[in-house]
Amino acid sequence: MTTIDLKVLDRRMAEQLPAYATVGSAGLDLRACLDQPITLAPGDTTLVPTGLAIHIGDPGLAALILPRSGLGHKHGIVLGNLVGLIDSDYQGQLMVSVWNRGKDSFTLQPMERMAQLVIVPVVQPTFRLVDDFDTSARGEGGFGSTGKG
Ligand SMILES: O=c1ccn([C@H]2C[C@H](O)[C@@H](COP(=O)(O)OP(=O)(O)OP(=O)(O)O)O2)c(=O)[nH]1
Ligand SMILES: [Mg+2]
Repeated sequence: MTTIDLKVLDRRMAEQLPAYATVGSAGLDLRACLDQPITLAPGDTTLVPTGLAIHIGDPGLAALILPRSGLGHKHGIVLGNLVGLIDSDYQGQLMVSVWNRGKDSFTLQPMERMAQLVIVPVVQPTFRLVDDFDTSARGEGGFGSTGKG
């Protein structure tokens, strides 16, 4: 079992600690730690605190902040940085850049679940400098080199 240190920075979050919704959930929902609702006009981005900090501590792990599919698909509420990457040595508050990429205004309510956090394994390789790579099936082909459809 993996254990990660969690600090509650705003005591309102103590009653709503992140938890896996189901046994198979990969993500933990992050709530908007706000005093009042924020209305985002189409195209607006705002940085929203979560009231929480984690210290992952292990360089073999990181956390990703990802959009929630319902908010993203139905309301256009995604992330201003597309994906948030939380380094294992970061100890500050988890912040969510909320972007309204939709066509309508959206009001984010205090304590609303706005994004999700996924803990993932990370590899920090050493890089070996070479002049030529071993041959591979793909070589330098990319960007549609295998055809469309
Ligand atoms: O959505 C995010 C993305 C990042 N962070 C925090 C944790 C992360 O470890 C730190 C730095 O993030 P990143 O390296 O992506 O940002 P940067 O612009 O490169 O800043 P820095 O120079 O501090 O690394 O900011 C968040 O709280 N939310
Ligand atoms: Mg950085």
